[in-house]
Amino acid sequence: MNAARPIGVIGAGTMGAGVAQCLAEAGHEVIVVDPVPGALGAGRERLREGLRLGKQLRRLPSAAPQDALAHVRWTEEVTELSDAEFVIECAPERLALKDKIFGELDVVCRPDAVLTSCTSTVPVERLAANTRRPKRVLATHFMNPAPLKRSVEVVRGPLTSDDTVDRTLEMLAGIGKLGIVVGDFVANRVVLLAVNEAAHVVQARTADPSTVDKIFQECLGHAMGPLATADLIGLDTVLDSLVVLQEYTDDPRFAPSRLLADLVCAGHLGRKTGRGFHSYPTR
Ligand SMILES: NC(=O)c1ccc[n+]([C@@H]2O[C@H](COP(=O)([O-])OP(=O)(O)OC[C@H]3O[C@@H](n4cnc5c(N)ncnc54)[C@H](O)[C@@H]3O)[C@@H](O)[C@H]2O)c1
Repeated sequence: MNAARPIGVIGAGTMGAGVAQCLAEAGHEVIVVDPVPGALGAGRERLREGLRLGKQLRRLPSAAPQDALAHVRWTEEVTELSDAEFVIECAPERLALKDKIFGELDVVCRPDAVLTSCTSTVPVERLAANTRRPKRVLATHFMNPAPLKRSVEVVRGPLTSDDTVDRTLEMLAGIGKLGIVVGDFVANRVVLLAVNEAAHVVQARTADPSTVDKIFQECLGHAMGPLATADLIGLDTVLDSLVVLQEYTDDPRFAPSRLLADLVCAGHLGRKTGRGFHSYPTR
């Protein structure tokens, strides 16, 4: 890959800030685009906090936080991605929004740029259909928190070229990640079923959220239970993802639980708002 060219990140939220951190720590020039008022400032803070935590947890001799931050440019203008080598889209999991973004990126970006999405559910062929470069479109499903996870689920579409997959794996290896290539999403089809079913269990008053998660941790040895996982992902993102999965699989098991929808409606989105299935002390 051409390391002299920048890498674009669309969206400065949970995943956008984490992905930008991974890229900046590896020395890439990063351009983060987010037109939502206040989002860039919040993203910069998220990235700064991620760098601080990363240094503590990983004890890496990585660049000082200020050095990595200096590699990141923040803008509301997607046109600034005209010279990008890769773009990693991390906008909310909504079909119409992603359609619009991929259409814009196709117009703005160089014809040889690879357009990827952090989506965990939207079919790659749907994203690619908004562009004239379907062979250079795929999904790079980073997991959360991106800087702490070693591998990335790389989902190719029916038209994604081998060259695009190779370039993407090379880019990921350069930031210390192993790309695991699949022909369709695996992680969230499985995890979101567990999350949704766990929400049904709470809704039916079979067990409260702490008990559900405790069973997964204490009896099954999982690091986190499904409801704490949902809070970490963001309940709005979980809800949006279930809606996409339901639409594309036509499988009623993905119909979001009423409790999940109610929590999102009430603004309880998990860790990012301080309350979801569980409560989190405000910092
Ligand atoms: N949260 C997770 O654990 C997780 C894990 C893996 C993948 N994902 C996927 O990553 C993507 C982003 O999820 P997230 O959790 O970071 O969401 P988020 O809500 O935390 O952040 C989304 C960001 O996109 C911005 N945005 C909205 N409209 C935009 C536009 N038109 N152009 C650019 N930016 C725009 C918002 O301002 C916000 O900053 C989704 O596709 C989600 O499914 C999320």
